Amino acid sequence: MRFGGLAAVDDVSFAIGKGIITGLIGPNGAGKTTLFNIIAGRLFPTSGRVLLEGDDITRLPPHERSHKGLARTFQIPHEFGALTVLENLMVAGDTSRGENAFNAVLRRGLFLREERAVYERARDTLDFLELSHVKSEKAGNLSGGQKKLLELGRSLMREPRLILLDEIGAGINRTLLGKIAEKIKRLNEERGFTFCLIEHDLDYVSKLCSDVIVMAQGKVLTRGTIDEVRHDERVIEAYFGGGKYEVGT
Ligand SMILES: Nc1ncnc2c1ncn2[C@@H]1O[C@H](COP(=O)(O)OP(=O)(O)OP(=O)(O)O)[C@@H](O)[C@H]1O
Repeated sequence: MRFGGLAAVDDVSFAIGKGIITGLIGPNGAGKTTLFNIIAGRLFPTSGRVLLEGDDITRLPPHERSHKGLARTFQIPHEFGALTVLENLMVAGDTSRGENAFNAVLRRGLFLREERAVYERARDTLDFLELSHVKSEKAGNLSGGQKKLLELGRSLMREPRLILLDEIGAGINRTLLGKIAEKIKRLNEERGFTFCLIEHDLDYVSKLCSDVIVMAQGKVLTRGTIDEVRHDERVIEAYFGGGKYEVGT
């Protein structure tokens, strides 16, 4: 992916393992978010391909990728602030109307029979995420951490095949951070969801990820378990310019 003269993602090639949690780490400006944007369809790469279970999705717009089972969360949550928490999940779960789901839910009311299934899935998701007590709150009134949980919930509503989490733990307190980690782990272990997450907190990565990809200056530097990559000289060099540090300690 080139931006003018800058190769923001350069000759990167990897597969994300099905049914596991992969971490994507690297110093600021490494190209992680650009790569997520390419996978999710916000950016079309200058060259190269993106495959989802063998299907070439490189030129599909984001909503068509979402229909194919790709979900993503954003660093800054994208909830509909004026809708309730429950309505936010229902909009995310409405697969029939694509981008018009937002208007459709508002116009037609929430409790039509054909939306029963979406409603029940939304309720189950709220239970699982322990957000049921705020289901009728306007999403804009939630705390930062609750918004992150809602963002995770919205990504789950279409039973995705791959969920991209962009710094889901950033800017929230340790207690809620632990809770979100526990939910992600359970979704993976008990329900087989596949995740790829960008995260700066390497303790968080070590708790969640069995596979870690390290990027620096647009390239993949190395890949392995968190213990392997943490002690890799090239990774220490990329993070600290060769100082006597261990990454994440
Ligand atoms: N739309 C854009 N136009 C021009 N340059 C861009 C654009 N988006 C990203 N870049 C540049 O591409 C490089 C990679 O940025 P990117 O945001 O992908 O890194 P990152 O690893 O996600 O960093 P961080 O951890 O700080 O979020 C940076 O040099 C950035 O300035």
